[in-house]
Amino acid sequence: MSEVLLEARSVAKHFGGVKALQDVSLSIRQGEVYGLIGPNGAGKTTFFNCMTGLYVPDGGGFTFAGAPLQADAPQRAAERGIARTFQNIRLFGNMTALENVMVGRHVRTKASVFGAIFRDPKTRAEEAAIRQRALDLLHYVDIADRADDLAKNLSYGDQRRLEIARALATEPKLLCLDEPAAGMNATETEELRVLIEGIRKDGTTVLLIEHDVKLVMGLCDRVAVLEYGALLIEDVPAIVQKDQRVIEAYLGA
Ligand SMILES: Nc1ncnc2c1ncn2[C@@H]1O[C@H](COP(=O)(O)OP(=O)(O)OP(=O)(O)O)[C@@H](O)[C@H]1O
Repeated sequence: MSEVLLEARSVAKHFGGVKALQDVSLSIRQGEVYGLIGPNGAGKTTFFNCMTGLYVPDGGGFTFAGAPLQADAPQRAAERGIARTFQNIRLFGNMTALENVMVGRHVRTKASVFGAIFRDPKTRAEEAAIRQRALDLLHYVDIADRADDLAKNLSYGDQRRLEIARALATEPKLLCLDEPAAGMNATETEELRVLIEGIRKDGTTVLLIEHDVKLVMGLCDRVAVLEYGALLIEDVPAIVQKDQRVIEAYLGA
């Protein structure tokens, strides 16, 4: 069995009287595509937000790559190697596709503020490398031909691919995708599946929140199901799909 990359231990989060997460423990293994599913309001996005430093959990915690994850700021989670996309696309609409990816890349570069202002040779070389790497990533997600277009002018499917490229620019160990297929047509969803399989093959672990059950069951190595903030089951798709509680809570009879 491969190594655990992310372990959640008894994670809890409430908002007033709403228990968005209660006692959620799960583990994501190195190199797998791990699906997180459940009905609307089950706590999936809250789990992402706790893991990526947007929310501080009220109880429990995370271990990531063998060390405790003090994810109290998104920047820190990114530095540790966790990158994410958002359910509602969050790109810089008035920047080009290339510039959006270059922004993501800055998490991994060292150019100082001084260097950025005075543009010394070292900073210029670093900028050139960032630009090249960003272009490579646009090729990787297959939208290099849109590099110089403003993000807001890209099709919906391409914007989602651009968000993935920007997240990959931080060189994550774990890539978290929040409903990447939302709003995609069948062709775009199939292309997304191929892209995610490629990302896994290239060594990045993927955590996927997704309502498209067919995509999840066909792509994920293991799946966790949340209901009312609690974990119902964590197992391989073949077992999750047959679980009576999951069928009643989410999949339908
Ligand atoms: N910032 C917040 N303030 C108050 N309540 C919140 C907040 N974020 C989430 N909640 C509540 O916590 C619960 C879990 O929400 P969450 O968005 O995590 O669910 P989800 O499984 O991601 O749902 P969906 O599939 O609709 O995206 C819901 O009852 C939601 O209303």
